Amino acid sequence: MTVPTDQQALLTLDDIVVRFGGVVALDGVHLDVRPGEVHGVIGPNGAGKTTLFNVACGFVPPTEGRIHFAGKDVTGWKPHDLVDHGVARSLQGLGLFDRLSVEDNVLIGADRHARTGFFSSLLSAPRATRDEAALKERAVEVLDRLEIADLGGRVVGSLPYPLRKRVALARALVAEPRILLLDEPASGLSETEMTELGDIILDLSREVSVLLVEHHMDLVMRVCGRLTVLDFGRVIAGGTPEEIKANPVVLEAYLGAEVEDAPTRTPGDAQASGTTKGAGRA
Ligand SMILES: Nc1ncnc2c1ncn2[C@@H]1O[C@H](COP(=O)(O)OP(=O)(O)OP(=O)(O)O)[C@@H](O)[C@H]1O
Repeated sequence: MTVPTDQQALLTLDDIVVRFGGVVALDGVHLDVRPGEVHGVIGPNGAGKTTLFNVACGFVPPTEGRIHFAGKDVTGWKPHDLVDHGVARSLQGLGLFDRLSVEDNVLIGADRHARTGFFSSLLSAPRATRDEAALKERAVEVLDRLEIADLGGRVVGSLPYPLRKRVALARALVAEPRILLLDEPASGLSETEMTELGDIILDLSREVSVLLVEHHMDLVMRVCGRLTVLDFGRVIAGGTPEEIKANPVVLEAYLGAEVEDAPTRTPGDAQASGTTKGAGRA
């Protein structure tokens, strides 16, 4: 599928191919994320969502294709270079330091703005004190925004999983990214926690673009302005949640059946089980 590049896009993944040996995980995928947009990536199991996320983060270099961010060709850039340029991510495996406090975990994420760096601050290197004070202020602001300011001094390993997820999100946000990449942020959350997460994402989207890879359709349909649907490593559809819900190609991919067989069921209905995980490959 040839799709013209959106000139206004903040992040563009253009004609991305990823091969793992003989497996073609992505086969010419195009995706644009615009400023201020929450862009969802959905698709049945094995469709290539995680691979696409890893390409956007810099974890997996594309075999073919280009990645542009904020007007720069960033193809082949390492994850930490992308973070330095405003691409933050929050992963399923949260990657937190369990023995450090919430605040220290978040400060590690702030390193992009520290002239001296978090670790030299810990060693009280010259010039570090003023930077550290400003960063701490920023960390407190972010924790407050995510309603976990009272947990700043707690050791991360002592917190329940949903709160750890918020800490991971705070760590990504404290660097003041221009785009936030979220890999299944709703996994392991209750309905109420998922609703709160949706509120947070919508609130954040006033300042930061979001690329959201997620199985929970109720969350995706609520917070995303546009969706890209993958199947077998290709884009099979793109559009607003309403367009995607009504798209017979998407229905077929998810259900693995002719649309006539299941006329009333849409991807948005998949929350009957809360998630589409496991769907579409039976
Ligand atoms: N490191 C790898 N080596 C070989 N094949 C891989 C690797 N990573 C992914 N694949 C394959 O690439 C395809 C896409 O996988 P990917 O994990 O990106 O899909 P997904 O949409 O995220 O799936 P799920 O919803 O089940 O997490 C699958 O066929 C998968 O088996």
